[in-house]
Amino acid sequence: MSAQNSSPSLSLLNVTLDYPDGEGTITALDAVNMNVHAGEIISLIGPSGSGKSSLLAVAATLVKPTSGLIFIDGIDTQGLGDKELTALRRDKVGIIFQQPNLLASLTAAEQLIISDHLRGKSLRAAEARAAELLDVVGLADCAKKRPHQLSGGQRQRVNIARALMGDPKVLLVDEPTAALDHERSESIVRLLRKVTDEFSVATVMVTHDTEFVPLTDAVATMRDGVMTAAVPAMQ
Ligand SMILES: Nc1ncnc2c1ncn2[C@@H]1O[C@H](COP(=O)(O)OP(=O)(O)OP(=O)(O)O)[C@@H](O)[C@H]1O
Repeated sequence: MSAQNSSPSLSLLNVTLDYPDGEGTITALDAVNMNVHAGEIISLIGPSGSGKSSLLAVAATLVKPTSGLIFIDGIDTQGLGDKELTALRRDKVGIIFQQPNLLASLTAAEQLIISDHLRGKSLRAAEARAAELLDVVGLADCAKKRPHQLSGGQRQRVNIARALMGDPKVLLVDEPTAALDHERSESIVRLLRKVTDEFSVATVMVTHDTEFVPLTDAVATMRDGVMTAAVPAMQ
């Protein structure tokens, strides 16, 4: 089944986000519409201050939009309270920031296991899932290494594996290659492509590396809070 035949895993309908700014407001998102389907990865580009991070924040339900609707896996998030939103994020959304933010004292496997354990899964199930995901991201040999024993690219791979632990429907990725050299950047975007396909997740990746856009399905551009429709990336 092609991704577009299913209903979107992430949907933003007419989403506007205003921030207070002195006497007035700044419109960080201006009537943004976006649909991302399972197995689809969309690049989000645009100049600094154009609203990319704001879009990820509202899509992650970390920031409430001023108006408009956000659906995650078909669930209308508008009427949900804080507790329900926390549960929705935990169960449906994976977030990957530029900096991996790994815990210095934990091994790669433990970084993953602790996140699943916090979800109430059994230790044994968490260990099995962690081993599976470390293998998927090419780090089966590094399960016992701590962050300082890993390269920047390897740390970002742990970060990606950790975001997948809860089997999310939506993956929101903010500048995953900002701290990496060219070769490692490309391998990280290829990995995001792979896990998007393999786990049927709907992925939005903010990036300044337009070079890697062809590895994704479509590219949307932000400018002054306005999004151009996502157009297919050149293959
Ligand atoms: N918490 C906030 N309070 C007030 N204004 C904000 C806040 N966060 C963002 N803005 C403003 O909203 C607009 C969009 O910012 P945003 O960070 O979403 O852009 P961006 O495209 O992610 O930029 P960058 O590439 O530099 O991260 C900017 O004008 C910014 O100054």
